[in-house]
Amino acid sequence: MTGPHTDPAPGTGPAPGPDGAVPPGGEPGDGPVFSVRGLWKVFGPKAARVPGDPELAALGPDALRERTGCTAAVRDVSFDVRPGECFVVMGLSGSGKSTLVRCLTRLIEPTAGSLHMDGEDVLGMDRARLRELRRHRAAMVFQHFGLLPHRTVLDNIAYGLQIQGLPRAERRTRAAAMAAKVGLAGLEDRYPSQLSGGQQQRVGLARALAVDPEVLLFDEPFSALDPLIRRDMQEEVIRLRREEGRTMVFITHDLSEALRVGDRIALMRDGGIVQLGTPEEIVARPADDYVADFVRDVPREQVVTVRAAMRPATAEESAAGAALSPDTLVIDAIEAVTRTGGPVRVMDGARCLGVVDHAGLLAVVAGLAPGLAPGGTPDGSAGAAVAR
Ligand SMILES: Nc1ncnc2c1ncn2[C@@H]1O[C@H](COP(=O)(O)OP(=O)(O)OP(=O)(O)O)[C@@H](O)[C@H]1O
Repeated sequence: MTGPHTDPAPGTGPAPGPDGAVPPGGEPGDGPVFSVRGLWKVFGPKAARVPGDPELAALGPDALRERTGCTAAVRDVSFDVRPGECFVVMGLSGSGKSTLVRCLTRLIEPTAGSLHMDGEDVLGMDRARLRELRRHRAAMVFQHFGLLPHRTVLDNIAYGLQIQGLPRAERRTRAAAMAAKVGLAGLEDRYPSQLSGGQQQRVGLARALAVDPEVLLFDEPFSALDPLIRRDMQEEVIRLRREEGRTMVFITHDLSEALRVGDRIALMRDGGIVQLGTPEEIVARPADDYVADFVRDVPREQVVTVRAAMRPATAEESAAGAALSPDTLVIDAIEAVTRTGGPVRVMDGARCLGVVDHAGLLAVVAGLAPGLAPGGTPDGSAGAAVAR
């Protein structure tokens, strides 16, 4: 099942992304970094029969376990990870996040479906090519850091480079640069046990970055950290993505973390993706009651833009007055509207899209704006997308 919340329909090769054709074998950077179609991972006896049997594939988790003894950890999932984005995989414990992300580099072998990286068929790779992918192209940052206790910070960071076979002097130079980049300068000669949790995770991050991978895969990297340090590390990730444009896949069960670091979020439940969208889309237009419940307590004004709050402008209103860009968050628009005392225009270049006023902004805060009902849209029509 590929619902409207997922990327375009599965095909035999990587399907075109939303922004155009993506031929298999295309140059890196042309299309999606990862292209996943109809992916399944079933654990249990004779797992392979489940995806191919419509009757079994349609069963819910409990019924499937009773009938077959199997668990569908990943269930017919399709999406693209676009170059330079932070793609968040979010869901409650057991929803399939880790299994899905491990399937991307075949640390876990998918049961069915197709998987391409830069147009190359990952499921068709031999062992040498897979090793190359894991060492050079996709680096993982783990929750429990995975540091080597008897190696110094510098040697831990350099570890991946050593595996790659880089000469010692070069890898130490590169490792020192990475240490500085993630705020570890001066701590290079310490051992992991002499570092705080946050510092240890910085080592994990530097080690992943040192191999200069095309994509970083984060498996709940910050969930063991206390809230302040965690926030620091989230800022670090946001900064790295902004400054380096590095593609990231980021697993978390924490909604506020997902909203903060994610360009797009895939929300998982029982192995499937229930909604895939920008933070604003997920908060402003949850696909169903499950998602609505998930995002119920999110301060909407910090995620939703004025597009969800505006109303049509009268001729007089659209002609002149203060203006905001359509990407302005409601929380910032509240300030602007309070300052001007009246409606403020939402301008896309020279075009007036509408106006926001007190009533529209308050409706977003209260969760009453038309765009905030499950499946609703700002203009009340079905299916319009919120740009970001
Ligand atoms: N090796 C395995 N054998 C059998 N079932 C498994 C195996 N690994 C995972 N599962 C099951 O697959 C489902 C998804 O697990 P997964 O670890 O991917 O979830 P998760 O969302 O990452 O959870 P968490 O946030 O707790 O790490 C769960 O029901 C889990 O029990």
